[in-house]
Amino acid sequence: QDLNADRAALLSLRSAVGGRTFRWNIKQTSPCNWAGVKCENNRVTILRLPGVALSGNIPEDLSNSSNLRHLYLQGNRFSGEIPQVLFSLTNLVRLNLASNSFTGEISSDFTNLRRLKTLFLENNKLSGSIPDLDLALVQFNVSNNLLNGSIPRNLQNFKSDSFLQTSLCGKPLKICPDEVTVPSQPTSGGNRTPPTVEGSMEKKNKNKLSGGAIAGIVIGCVVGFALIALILMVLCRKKGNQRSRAVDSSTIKQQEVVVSGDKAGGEAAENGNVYSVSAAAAAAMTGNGKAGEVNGPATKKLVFFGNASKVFDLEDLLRASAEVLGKGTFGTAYKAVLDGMTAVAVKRLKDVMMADKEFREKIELVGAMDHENLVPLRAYYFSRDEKLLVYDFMPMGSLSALLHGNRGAGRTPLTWNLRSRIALGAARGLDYLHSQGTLTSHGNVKSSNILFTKSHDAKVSDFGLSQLVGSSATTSNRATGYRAPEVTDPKRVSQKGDVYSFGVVLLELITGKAPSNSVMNEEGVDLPRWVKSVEKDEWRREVFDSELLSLATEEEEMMAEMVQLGIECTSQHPDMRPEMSEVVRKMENLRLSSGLDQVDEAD
Ligand SMILES: Nc1ncnc2c1ncn2[C@@H]1O[C@H](COP(=O)(O)OP(=O)(O)OP(=O)(O)O)[C@@H](O)[C@H]1O
Repeated sequence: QDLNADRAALLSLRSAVGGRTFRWNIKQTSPCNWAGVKCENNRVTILRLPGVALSGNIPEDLSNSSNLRHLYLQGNRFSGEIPQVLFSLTNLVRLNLASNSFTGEISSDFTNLRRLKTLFLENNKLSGSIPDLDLALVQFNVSNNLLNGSIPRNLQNFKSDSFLQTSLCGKPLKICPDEVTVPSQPTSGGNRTPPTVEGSMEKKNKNKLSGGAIAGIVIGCVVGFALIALILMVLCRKKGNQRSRAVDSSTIKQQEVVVSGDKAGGEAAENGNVYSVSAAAAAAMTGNGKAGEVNGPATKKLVFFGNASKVFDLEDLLRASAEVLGKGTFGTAYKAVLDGMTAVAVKRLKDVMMADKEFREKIELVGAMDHENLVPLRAYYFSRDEKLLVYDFMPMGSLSALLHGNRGAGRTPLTWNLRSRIALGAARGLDYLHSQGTLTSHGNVKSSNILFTKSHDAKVSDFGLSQLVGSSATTSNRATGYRAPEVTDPKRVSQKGDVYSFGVVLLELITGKAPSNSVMNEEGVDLPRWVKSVEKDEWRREVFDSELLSLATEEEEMMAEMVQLGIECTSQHPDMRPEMSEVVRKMENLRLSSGLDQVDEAD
């Protein structure tokens, strides 16, 4: 099977469910540039077709697209049972079928998808109970379906948001009515609630408890208690040992490396200084230079996300030559070059006041986010003293640097085409984040968090971090120019708060003015307030960046529309702001109608 098989499968899908809604140029021999299609190693790996009114039966030959990892079909008009062919796509990591009209029960064949991490089925008409899916899901949602019965044990760790507007019961929702005294009733339409394994075990035991069994239980409890006490004693002794070793010289050395690295921060970044985190830090972090001595071998590992094969480990990372990129709200960022080839950005988090388990749960969610306009989080490291996040290195720096970095001679002017393309890319990244659940938001949208690939494609970085670190880090002044007026606690972020911050970035792109500086301007107001105070017929002279004055008429019209959009996004009242999806749609249309983008040919 190869790219031709993928192509044939996609064409078959197109004629079965979409017809003209697919804006694909099928004259192209490779499907990899078709809208919504992404390839890796010459195979289709991502298919993204949300909200394009698809309906009908998904054809069997989609199974030929055997390398498909992400399938996004949410917001369409699919109905009937969830198609069986999906269960043959065994490489699927993310499957989003939300907001369709799927009916029938949730098939236990989902367990064929051994790699599945994200399963979104909310807003359908699925009925019956949820089968006990033996999968390591990280994201799961079945809200707003006709489901009933108890929530299987391995899904009980998801928050209640995953099960709202259903008749399900059990953790995290309210407890189920006692299954022992109320026998399960068959309901019409075959929607029976099968008793859980646990339930039937319970029944058996309740009926048959004998005197011998009771004696057994009592003995079992005593032995169990003794065992727990023994384990606790051993653990306490170990901890004591660790603490005494933690103050040894190597750890002090580590603190020194950290401090001098941080101090070097600003200047090193400006001068492009390269130094090495190598020997001393590596020795410090692995304990006397010998891996595994301080915290035990299990905690010495970088944890990687996704299917990406592990290409480096913690020691490689610490030995790599490193360059300080800058100090941010959440810690210091370094560029590390591994084997003189692979560049990664490493963020050392400060102020993480969170227990191991909670941190890991939260960071797993961040690592599960996957979109072409997001900087992917590749791995993390967590120990008591050190929290590291490893991202892809973005070679062309940030939007903030591009806009405000070199305003003097030798600066390449930033065209309107490039600026509006950056705005659209960033908006798409945020829209994706918001589409992952009503509670998912970025929390720290600003121009230094919009980074570029070599071809100046925008990628949003730093999402989800404000929920990870302590409040002292998030009260930094630098975010204030971007923060929505209702956001008084920076840890309590919201989607509408992101829309406000994005609006500020949009105005920054149009005006070329940095919001934090505008507070100090003679106007003494923030950027949105200043733009709103200028009359519309003065926008061209006052608001548009002077670098953009030789504009085509249609570009100028588009800019005015974008100022208007920036003003709407920065409305004082959250309800007056558009959703990110609307912002994306509007910008796409503006770019199409001003001739900056072309509609893909249908045939
Ligand atoms: N993945 C990356 N690739 C390249 N440069 C990066 C990467 N991540 C961060 N940087 C750069 O490192 C510097 C510090 O980034 P960091 O995100 O820590 O702080 P910040 O963006 O200034 O503030 P905040 O922490 O509030 O987001 C910035 O100049 C940023 O552009």
